[in-house]
Amino acid sequence: MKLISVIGCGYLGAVHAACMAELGHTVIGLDTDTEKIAELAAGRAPFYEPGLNELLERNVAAGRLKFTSKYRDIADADVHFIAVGTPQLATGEGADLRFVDAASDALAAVLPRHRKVAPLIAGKSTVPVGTASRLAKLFGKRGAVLAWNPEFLREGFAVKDTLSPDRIVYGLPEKKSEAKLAEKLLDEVYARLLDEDIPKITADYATAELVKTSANAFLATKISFINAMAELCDATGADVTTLAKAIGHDDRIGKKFLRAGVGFGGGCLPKDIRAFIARAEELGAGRSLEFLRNVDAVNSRQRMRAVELLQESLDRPLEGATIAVLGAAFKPDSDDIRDSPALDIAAKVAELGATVRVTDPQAVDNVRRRQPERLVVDTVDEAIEGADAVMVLTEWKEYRKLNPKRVGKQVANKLVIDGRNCLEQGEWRDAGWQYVGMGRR
Ligand SMILES: NC(=O)C1=CN([C@@H]2O[C@H](COP(=O)(O)OP(=O)(O)OC[C@H]3O[C@@H](n4cnc5c(N)ncnc54)[C@H](O)[C@@H]3O)[C@@H](O)[C@H]2O)C=CC1
Ligand SMILES: O=C(O)[C@H]1O[C@H](OP(=O)(O)OP(=O)(O)OC[C@H]2O[C@@H](n3ccc(=O)[nH]c3=O)[C@H](O)[C@@H]2O)[C@H](O)[C@@H](O)[C@@H]1O
Repeated sequence: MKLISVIGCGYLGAVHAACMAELGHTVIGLDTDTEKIAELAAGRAPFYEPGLNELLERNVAAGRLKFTSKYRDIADADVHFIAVGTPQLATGEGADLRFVDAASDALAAVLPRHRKVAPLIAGKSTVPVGTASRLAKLFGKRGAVLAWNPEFLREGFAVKDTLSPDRIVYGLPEKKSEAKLAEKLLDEVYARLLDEDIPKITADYATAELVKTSANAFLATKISFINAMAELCDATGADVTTLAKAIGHDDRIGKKFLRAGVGFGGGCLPKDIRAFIARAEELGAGRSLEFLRNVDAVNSRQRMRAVELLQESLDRPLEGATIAVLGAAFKPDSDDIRDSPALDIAAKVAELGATVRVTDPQAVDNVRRRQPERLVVDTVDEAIEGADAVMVLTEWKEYRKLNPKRVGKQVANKLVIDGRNCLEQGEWRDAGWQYVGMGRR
């Protein structure tokens, strides 16, 4: 059992803190957002993530999990995880490392100078390659050792992915004695997972940082590939869902991450590929990632295509029409609306003069807070009543299971744009709907 701190308790850090406590460690989560800390300290998740509330409740009650906003409260931890945000720079390219730097400085200032065993700092945030070796110098001056331990969890499956990851990656320092200490401490932190034969990969800092960004770049590429195929399917009358199924049977291609639709969003894939391109350019290797610009462009185009499909299919101008948008989160089982394709599309349709009613099972509060200009309603019924078209833009289970006959009675015009190819098109057509998928003409 180790004393662990987790700095930054957002979508990643709060889950990591709760899961480390669940593994039996004593954990202190730290965040500068005092409202978030108050919620977490009361054993409640400040955002929607399946399974997180139970973990928080149990471990806070057991006294294994505490939260604070004061850096001095975490000074004595054996291992400090850094999980603060690395958003896109306001200029649009490159990662903003402001929070990583502020957290590192604040932590370095409270680290005890003469500790029997050097404390370990383990970076979890997604950072441009080269960041770890820069921060190692800062922490080295305080007698601490740095490792980079990138995270691969998915929102919506964050607890499961943390307690049962596909692999654990350690980016270790060059100096042998430091690498040995870092590996030993991380092995103690993850002992229960390693006992279950979760693969562990040790590497240098740069490789560990690149493993993370290249994994996200690969996933983004897969999605844009299938979306490019969907465009071709639309141009030829072919069906992209059958195509994805057929190519996915080849193990070398695989079935996952081939769902065509309005594309990827969220707080990670879009900003991570842009930061990756920017970093490669800084390193004089921009040519190697030129293709990622196309991945990004194909992805942005999907959002516009959804709007065009709506315009082409609607037998009236968008100006003055009422459009129901089902889904606001960037993916189901999350309330995260960062760079959400659904909200981007809703904004474009509203710009074209339609009244757009947006709903979501979990994200409406976030939309009201962050996009007060959006017209948000709490239920599907309120969204679709008298609508000229329904757009399904996040594939929540409750939307996939909608009864087309029932909702058909509530709308003014039976047109559905299935931006996630998640509806049974036959059922909708049989119920008299004009069904428009993406790559499923
Ligand atoms: N959300 C996800 O599914 C995953 C995120 N990541 C990476 O993890 C990092 C964090 O991402 P999220 O949790 O999604 O972001 P987030 O925005 O939800 O959380 C970041 C947290 O850091 C806090 N913070 C900012 N400055 C701080 C400081 N100086 N000291 C203490 N706390 C501070 C913020 O208040 C916020 O609560 C990013 O680098 C992201 O790319 C990696 C894998 C998965
Ligand atoms: O670095 C991160 O933060 C994380 O980013 C993604 O996780 P996440 O953003 O939570 O969600 P995904 O399941 O990857 O979905 C991302 C977006 O792609 C879209 N998507 C996904 C799969 C697919 O086939 N098609 C598709 O359009 C989703 O709707 C969503 O908008 C990665 O999957 C994680 O491994 C990684 O840790």
